[in-house]
Amino acid sequence: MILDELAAHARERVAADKAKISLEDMKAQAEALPKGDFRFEKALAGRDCAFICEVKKASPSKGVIDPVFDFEAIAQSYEQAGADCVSCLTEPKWFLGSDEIFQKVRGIVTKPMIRKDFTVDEYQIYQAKVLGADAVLLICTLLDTETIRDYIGICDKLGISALVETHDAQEMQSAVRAGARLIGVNNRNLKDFTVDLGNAARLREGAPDGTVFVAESGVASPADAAALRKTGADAVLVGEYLMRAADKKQALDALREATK
Ligand SMILES: O=P(O)(O)OC[C@@H](O)[C@@H](O)c1c[nH]c2ccccc12
Repeated sequence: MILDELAAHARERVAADKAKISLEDMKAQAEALPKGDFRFEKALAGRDCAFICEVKKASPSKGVIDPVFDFEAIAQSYEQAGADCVSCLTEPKWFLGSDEIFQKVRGIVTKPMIRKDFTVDEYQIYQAKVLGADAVLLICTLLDTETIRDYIGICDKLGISALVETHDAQEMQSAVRAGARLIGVNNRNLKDFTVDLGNAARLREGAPDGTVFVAESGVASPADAAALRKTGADAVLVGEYLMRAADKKQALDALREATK
């Protein structure tokens, strides 16, 4: 299963990174930085539907999405288009991301950024903070409730947000029990890549009042964004659709308009 491979490879990457900079040193570097102000989650909680725009070259389900991948130009256009937040993949093998790409995008974008990777070790949270991230992704399929709670605690200390990603009712319960404030529902099943926009709608009621609810993946039109908003999404995370749009501002404007 691809998710197991992604997690296994993430563990290998962490081991290699730790050999260069130890956990203690990475933690010390992260903790020496000014504490964040949780601006990622703040940017998503408002009256209007918020948009998290993703910088993603490739994915395991789609292969290479943007062969040119001028990520600096993409970052600039997301910024100019008025993205509420920006997501940047750092997973190298299947998504063709990197920490270097993240840092370059970070240098361009003023909006809150999430480092999108497969978090399997607290090391990656400190690393994300050092890279300038405002948020990390915690995927429930990969982490038990206790671990999610611990990792949210680390994020809280650093002042960054944890987007806790769920895919079914059991994972939603786990996210809630772990104390997640920012809960995502992935409409794509990471086990077989099938997309079902109804997934966010079905799990919506499992997320308590006061949490910020993010519908993730599979938005292929303004109508899709409108449907997700109608079922109670506070924010929508969009990757491929914007990556393929020649005019990203026009595309984001159309998505936004549809959710009003
Ligand atoms: O390109 P899409 O279908 O708009 O999806 C974006 C985002 O939700 C997707 O990239 C994603 C959701 N959860 C993830 C976990 C890991 C990697 C990637 C993801």
